[in-house]
Formats: sequence, structure tokens, C-alpha cells
Amino acid sequence: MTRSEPQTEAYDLLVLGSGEAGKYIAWNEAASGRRTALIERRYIGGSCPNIACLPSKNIIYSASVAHLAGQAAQFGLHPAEPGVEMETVRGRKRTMVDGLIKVHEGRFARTGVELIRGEGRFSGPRTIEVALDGGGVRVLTAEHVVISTGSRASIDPIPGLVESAPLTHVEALELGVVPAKLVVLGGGYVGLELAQAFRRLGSEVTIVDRNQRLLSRVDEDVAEAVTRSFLREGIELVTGARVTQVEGRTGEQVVLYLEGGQGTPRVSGTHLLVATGRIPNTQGIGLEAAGVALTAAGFVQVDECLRTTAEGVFAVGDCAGSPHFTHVAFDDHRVVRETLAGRRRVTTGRLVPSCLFVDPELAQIGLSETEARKTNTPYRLLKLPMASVLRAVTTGHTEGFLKALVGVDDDRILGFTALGSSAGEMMATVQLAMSAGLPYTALRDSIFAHPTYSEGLVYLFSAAPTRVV
Ligand SMILES: Cc1cc2nc3c(=O)[nH]c(=O)nc-3n(C[C@H](O)[C@H](O)[C@H](O)COP(=O)(O)OP(=O)(O)OC[C@H]3O[C@@H](n4cnc5c(N)ncnc54)[C@H](O)[C@@H]3O)c2cc1C
Ligand SMILES: NC(=O)c1ccc[n+]([C@@H]2O[C@H](COP(=O)([O-])OP(=O)(O)OC[C@H]3O[C@@H](n4cnc5c(N)ncnc54)[C@H](O)[C@@H]3O)[C@@H](O)[C@H]2O)c1
Repeated sequence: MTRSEPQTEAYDLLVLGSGEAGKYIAWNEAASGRRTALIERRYIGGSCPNIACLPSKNIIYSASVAHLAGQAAQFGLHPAEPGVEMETVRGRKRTMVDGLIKVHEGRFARTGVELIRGEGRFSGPRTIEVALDGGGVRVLTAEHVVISTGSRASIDPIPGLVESAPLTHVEALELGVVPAKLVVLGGGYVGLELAQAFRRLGSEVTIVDRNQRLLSRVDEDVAEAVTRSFLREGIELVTGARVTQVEGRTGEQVVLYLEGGQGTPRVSGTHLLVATGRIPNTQGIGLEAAGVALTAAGFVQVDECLRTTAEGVFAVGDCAGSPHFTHVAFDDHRVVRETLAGRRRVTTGRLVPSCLFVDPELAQIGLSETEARKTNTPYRLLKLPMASVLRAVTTGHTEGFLKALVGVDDDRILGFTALGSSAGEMMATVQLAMSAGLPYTALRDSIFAHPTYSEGLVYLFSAAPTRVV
């Protein structure tokens, strides 16, 4: 008996993966009348609302409440009996995620995007075969296709690592128990945020990183301040370490054998979290059949308008090698939207902010001091301790500093770093000034409400040495 081949169904637009850029492109195009389908194998709305940004910030917030509760006496309150119910912490996160999924489903329905649940794979140019979740196959083709398949946690080929069944962020954010002793491999964004959160929820935590210091790409004074605050909270750090072997199983007992690492031969724990970077989801999805080329690093090769090497096919977000942030993926959607509309918007020259959600928070935009020195860019340096920001004095959150680089030939703001409470919010104000090309004096001379954290910007920029004309 021969099985009949599924008929090819024609669309105006197909999107593979429902991450940030992909979903917005789909919603936008469908709302303007194009017949659009989006294929998603698991996470409605992509990683951000399901397994990444938002659930991690939800759990980080629970951890910060636990941390504050531990300091109750300082605020004149009777200290609460310490105790974290991780199942409740997880329940709060799950409720949020369920709500976000409903919001996404509503938007798919309202905009008229056909949401197809299944695993998609190119079978030819602008043609995708979908193995449907409920069984069966559909073959879809379209005038335009957007690849928005994201990335996943990378697991290095270290002997015994896979066998130890380590947690990635996905499993760590689903824990119903607080690990007694958590080893975090990788002290980057994911590692630092989750290490501090689990420490505050009650775990003993050790971070192991191959670099000589944490945050190797940020200015030394910033990295030192973050390191100090981590050590003060009792987080152990082993840097400059190469893991040669892993033994045991996560959830029971794991041992990491090290070379380097300031002479620490091994670290052990009950749980291992791997946070050593990302791998783009670009393998096994038939990109060869679609005529879509990859870069040497495995990202989809794109031009400044996010067009791939195949006519009519775009790639966006992590899989296209855009800086791995949800706000950048969102901007990728604008680039494709404008390109589809025949207008020009590009990815080059974007001012990309970042915010690391540790406490104190670390927000950065533009040029760092390290980059300025590397590129021989002259600058005036302004620095203000958070202890001089009156809002911080009222809350007691005085750790950290504000730092800005201002031009020497003009008054442009070249870069800004905030390490402190509400750092991300303060950065947004500076970012707006930078993108509008305003001189630093516009912030210096503004009237910001007192006492807000942003008021600190007035004091920071008032400290600028006068430009020699
Ligand atoms: C723990 C963690 C915390 C983070 N926190 C932040 C933060 O605070 N702020 C920030 O800006 N960024 C943060 N990021 C980064 C951010 O999550 C990513 O940059 C962003 O989600 C990338 O979006 P994307 O659209 O490229 O991919 P994704 O959101 O990963 O979407 C890709 C989607 O495609 C689907 N898919 C893949 N292949 C197929 C296929 N063959 N068929 C069907 N569907 C498929 C996947 O299931 C997924 O839903 C964090 C990342 C992690 C891991
Ligand atoms: N707040 C945010 O915006 C946020 C939060 C989480 C993640 N993200 C995004 O997700 C990306 C991925 O995060 P990540 O933390 O997985 O990667 P990362 O690149 O930020 O950090 C990886 C760290 O692991 C270390 N490392 C790599 N291999 C190692 C090994 N074998 N042994 C020891 N150390 C090793 C690296 O030296 C580095 O410090 C980030 O770059 C960021 O773009 C953003």
C-alpha cells in the first residue's frame, strides 16, 4: 500500500520558530492581510517567556525577597523564620508563564496567524515540512520565509559531563527543591544570575569559569565590584579553571576535576548547572535543501537586512548571530518588517544596551573604558559612587557606582555603565540622550524628580571636567 504524499499548501509568509522576532513578524504581516503560518515545536512565544528571561527574573525576584527578609532586622522588623519553599517559588513562576502563554495564544488568534504545532524542516527552497505534534505531516510553501529557531545551551565535550545529566537553565528554572550544593559551570550571564539567585534561596554555590576573572569583557573596576559582592554573599569562585572530567550525577553527587583554577584540584556538589554559552539551532533543519548558508560559527549567514543566501528567506534572533538578547531580536523584527515593506532598516550601527540582573544590577551601553583604550578613543571619565545617590541612601542600597565616558572634542556621551539599584532604568535615560545625539549637559541640566535614582545622573554629569576648547 502506498501512502499519499501531503499536498503542498501555499502561504504568503511562513515563520519557523515563535521566538521574539519571528512572532512579531508573523503578527505584523498577518494583521496587514498576508496569509501567515508560524510553526512552533514547543514554546509558544519562544524562550524568553517560557524558559529564559522572564522565568529567570521571576525566580531572581523571589530570591531577592528571601535576601531582604534575611536583613529584616536592619529595617526594624522582627526577623522572619528563614525557610524557602521552592515548590511555591516554582509555582509562582509557572503561573506567570501560563499567563504569558495565554496572552500569546490570544494574539495569534486575534491577528489571524495560523499557529502550527510541530517540528519544521526545510525540504526545498521556501518549503517546510512539518511533523505535526498530533501525528501526520504538512508541507507548506511561501513567498517569504523567516527562520527564527533560536539557540540552546551548549554542553562542552568534557568527559563525563553529558553522563552527569547536568541542569541547563531550562531544568534549573523548574527545580522544586533548593540544591544543597550547586556547582555552576560558566560565570557569564546565565551563570551569574542563577548562581546569586540560588545562593539567596539557600544553596551553597561554587562558580567555575575558564577565564581568569568573572565578566572578562567588562571594565576591571566593574568586574571587581561584582566579584566582591558575590564573595561577600558566600559564593565561591574558581577562575582560570579547565574542567578535565566530571564524575557522578546531578541531583545526587557530582565532582568536577580541574586544571588551573588557582590550584583547586576539584569541586563537588549535589547539582551541576551548565551555563557555558549557546549553540544556534541551525543543524538538522534542512537548510542545505533551502539554499541557506551558515557562517563558520554555525549561525545562519545574513546581510544587514537579515536576508539569507536564499531568495525570500530571512533569519532573525539568536540563530542569525544577532547579539543574544530579546530586545535585539525584537529590533530584528523591525528590520525584516521594514525590508518586507520596501523600506530600509539595517542591523549595523545599532546601539545595543545590556542589563545583567544580579544585585547590584549591571547595565551598560556604548563604549566601555576598556574598548575606548583599545581603540585609542579619547574620553573624559565621570564616576559617582551609588552612596552619593540620595535615593540609594534612603533604601540602603548604596553598593556600586555610575560611570560615563564623554568625548573630549565634543560633549557627546560615548558610553555609560551603572552598577547599582535600578541600573537598567537609569541606563534607559542615558540611552535616549545618546541616540538623540544630545550632549551630556542635557542630562546635567535636567530637573529629575527628587529623590529618584535618575537624579544621580545630574550629579554624575555635573562632575565632568570642562572641555578645553
Ligand atoms: C536563562 C536565560 C535568561 C535570559 N535572560 C535574558 C534577559 O533578561 N534579557 C534579554 O534580553 N535576553 C535574555 N536572554 C537571551 C534571550 O532569551 C534570547 O536572546 C532570546 O530569547 C532569543 O530569541 P530568539 O527569537 O532568537 O529565539 P527563541 O526565543 O529561542 O525562539 C526560538 C523558537 O524556535 C523553536 N524552534 C526551534 N527549532 C524549531 C523547529 N525546527 N521547528 C519548530 N520550532 C522550532 C523553539 O522551540 C523556540 O520556541 C536569556 C537567555 C537565557 C538562556
Ligand atoms: N540579563 C540578560 O540580558 C541575559 C541573561 C542571560 C543570558 N543572556 C544572553 O544569553 C547568552 C548566553 O549566556 P551564557 O551565560 O550561557 O553565556 P556567556 O557567554 O554569557 O557566558 C559563558 C561563560 O562560560 C564560560 N565558559 C565557557 N566554557 C567553559 C568551560 N568549558 N569551562 C568553564 N567555563 C566556561 C565563559 O568563560 C563565560 O564566562 C548571553 O551571552 C546573553 O547574551 C542575557
